[in-house]
Formats: sequence, structure tokens, C-alpha cells
Amino acid sequence: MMATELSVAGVPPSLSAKVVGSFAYFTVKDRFPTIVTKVIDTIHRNKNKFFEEYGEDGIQAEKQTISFLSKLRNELQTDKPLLALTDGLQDVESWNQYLQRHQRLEGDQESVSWFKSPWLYVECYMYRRIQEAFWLNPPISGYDPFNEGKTQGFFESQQAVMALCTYLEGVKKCMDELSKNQLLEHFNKLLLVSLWGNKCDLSISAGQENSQKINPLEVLNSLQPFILVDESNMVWSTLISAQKQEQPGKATPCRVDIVLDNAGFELVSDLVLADFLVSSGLACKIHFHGKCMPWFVSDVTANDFQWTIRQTMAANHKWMSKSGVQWQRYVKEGVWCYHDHPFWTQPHEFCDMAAEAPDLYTTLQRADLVLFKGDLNYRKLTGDRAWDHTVSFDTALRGFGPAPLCILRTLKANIQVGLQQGQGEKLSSEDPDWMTRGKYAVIQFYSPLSEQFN
Ligand SMILES: O=P(O)(O)OC[C@@]1(O)O[C@H](CO)[C@@H](O)[C@@H]1O
Ligand SMILES: [Mn+2]
Repeated sequence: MMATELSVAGVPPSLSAKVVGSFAYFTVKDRFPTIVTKVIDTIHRNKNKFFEEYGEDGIQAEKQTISFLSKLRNELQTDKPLLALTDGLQDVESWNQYLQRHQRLEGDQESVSWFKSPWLYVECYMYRRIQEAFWLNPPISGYDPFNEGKTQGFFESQQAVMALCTYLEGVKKCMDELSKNQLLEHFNKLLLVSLWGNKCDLSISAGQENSQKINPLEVLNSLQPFILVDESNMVWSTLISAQKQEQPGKATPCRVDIVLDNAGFELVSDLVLADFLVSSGLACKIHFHGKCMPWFVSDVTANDFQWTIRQTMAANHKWMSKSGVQWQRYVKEGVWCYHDHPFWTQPHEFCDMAAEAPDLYTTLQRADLVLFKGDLNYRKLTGDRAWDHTVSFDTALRGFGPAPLCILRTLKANIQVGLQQGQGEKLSSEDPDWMTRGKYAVIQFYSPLSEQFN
């Protein structure tokens, strides 16, 4: 079950900061310390709030958390070995076993370190250590240091959110009269808005910027040339064929699972897509999957999910609040549900999900379609490995395929599979940073039921 063997035949090595000058190297060297420093600043700025809420205990916890985080920053900047977790949360054992497996594989403990180990592993570990710093310091254990940035991202995207909700409510009004082609057109648009919504994450900019300022629907055409692979037609046929299979005895006909990425505008774009899927009858049930702790700066937690729906409901804009009220109703009625399995905040590649989190794998198997959002999910789907660009998406998945699945991702890490011969080279010569600036995107699809499409 070792997740990162470098020796598996035909499987390239994991991306790592040990390649000096690589994107992983710069991320660990520059972006990690910046993120930890921002967390420290945020806690410090909120000192008075902790005092008001918890008195002297709050101040003590603030000091102690900052000291843990400064230690963490020092460890990563000086390439110290990774340490076992000590906070007693439910996932500690699994994290520590993962560390031991790496140590065994490397032959010594020193070699499992920030700059020598797989980038995916150390990046997830950093966020888990931030969580540990809080958890070990009640009464502020539940504090989300990224909350301010996430809520700001939402408020700064208000115009775009209003435009999107107005569009959604317009479509819903005439849903019964839409031809299949018109329905497909709206589906494509909302899928694209959700795709480009992934430009809005806070981790890539180390917390600088994650809002959508312009009407997303108006820029879709101009963004079309930047979609490197577009298999959205397979997503549509999956939804249509799932409907055909609908039987009276089947408990949950056409269920779509959405593995969320970022809060703020991206989450709204996902909720709008989910609303469209349900109100058009393309799906009957949506299961959302989020994170159970603050993660990669802007990722959605249960709190962000509920907060976003409440804020949308409370908006002083007719169509926005109408959308929010509907979303709340979906949640109440169980048409929408939110889950946060600990696997999503572990460092595993998704090909290890069946072994590491069989219950989650079984859950996803019940879906007719799983939509994965964002760059981190792409990295985990493909194992964050140095694949050749022309390797097929299903090869890179290495057997992961609980259900037909699609990834909607803007490129923010130097990994990309499923391209045409020469396409990667051409992009590299035109724009050396094509894989890391969120300028390009992919919609890639895989189905374990592929015979259905042959
Ligand atoms: O998953 P997301 O939100 O699209 O992106 C997360 C991300 O910004 O975090 C990492 C940066 O350290 C990159 O791999 C990736 O681009
Ligand atoms: Mn993210």
C-alpha cells in the first residue's frame, strides 16, 4: 500500500522540491513560508478577539500557537525531517503510519524531509501541521486562519455572483420549454463557469487574490482557446444515459457527486451548476464532498458551505437570495448533502483510495458521475507524478475509477496528461509558465463503464 514507490514499473517519480529550480522547489522554498507567516499574522491580528472571547486563556493560546507555527516555519525552511503528529485527532495514526512507510522506504528518517520528499506529501503535511498547532491550543482549536480570505473572496465577487444567479433563475423560469439542445447549451455554459471558477483560489497566490470581478458568462467565448482538452460531451452523455437507466426500483436515480475545491466564487459556481442539474432533472441528488479542516488556504469546509448558502440567501438581490433560499431547501430536503471524509485531507494519491478509504470509495461508486474540481484534485488523480504529457488520463489514474468521473481544472501545477503529440512542447515554447498560472484549463473524463461509449 506504499503510495509513493518510485520503482513501480512504468510509473514516473513523484514531483518533489529535490529538483532544484522546479515549480515544486519554488513552492516549498517561497510559498510555504509565506503561507505560514500569513497564518501567524492573522492570529496576531485577532489577539483582542481571542481575549474578548476567552480572556487570558485566549492570549496564552494565541502565543503558544504562534510559537508552534514559528517552529514549523523554521523546520521547513531548514529542510528538517518531517515529524510524527501528536494532536490525537482521528487521522493521526494514518498520518504517522504514512511517515513510517516513507522512512522505511528511504532507509533513514532524515531523508523524509521538506525538500526531499514528494511535494504532494509535504504540502498536505504543512496544512495538517497548521491544524495541529491550533488543535493543541484550546480554546482556539477550532479557529480557521483562512476564514477572512475566503469570506473576502466571496464578497469581492458579488457582482459576478449576482450575474450568475440572475442567469440561473432566468433559465429555471423557462426550463419546461427548453429543447434538448438549449438545455445542453446552458449545461455547457454552467460547466465552463464552474471550470473557470477554479482560477479563484488563494493558495497559488499565497492568499493574495481569489475573487471574480467580471461577469463570468460574458468571458466564456474568449477563454475557449485556453481549454487544452475538452471532454464535456462525455459528461453530458453520462448524465443522459444515467437517466435512461432510471428504474422505478432504483433508490437514488442519477446521483452526481461533486468533490469541491475552493470557497468564494468557485463554490458559488459549483452550487449554481448543481442547482441547474437538479432543476433540469439531469440529476436527482447531489453529494458534495469538502474538507474537514482548513486546507490549502481556500478549500471549502462545512462551515464555508453553510455560510455561503446563508449569505446568498440573505443577499439584497432578488435572484441571488432566491437561489440561496432554494439551495437551503435542497439541503433541508436531503436533495443536496455535504460530506467531509478525512481521506480528502490526507496525502494519498487517489489510486490508493480503495485500499486506504474503502468506505469513501464505495460511497463514490454509488454516483452516476463524479465531478472533481481543481488543481489539487488533479494532482491527486494523477498521483502528482512526472508523467509525459501524452500519457492518457486513464493510465495516469492507475486504476482509480469508482464511477464515471470528470475533472474541471485550471492548470496551477506542472503536471498535465492526455495531450496530443507535440502540444506540450508547443505550449512550452510559446509560454514557459503555461502549467502554473491558471491561464489554461482542462475538462478530462474517464469512465470505468467505457464499453458503454464504444
Ligand atoms: O486545488 P486548487 O485550489 O485549484 O489549487 C491549489 C494550488 O494552488 O495549491 C498548490 C500550490 O501550492 C498548487 O498545486 C495548486 O495550484
Ligand atoms: Mn484549493
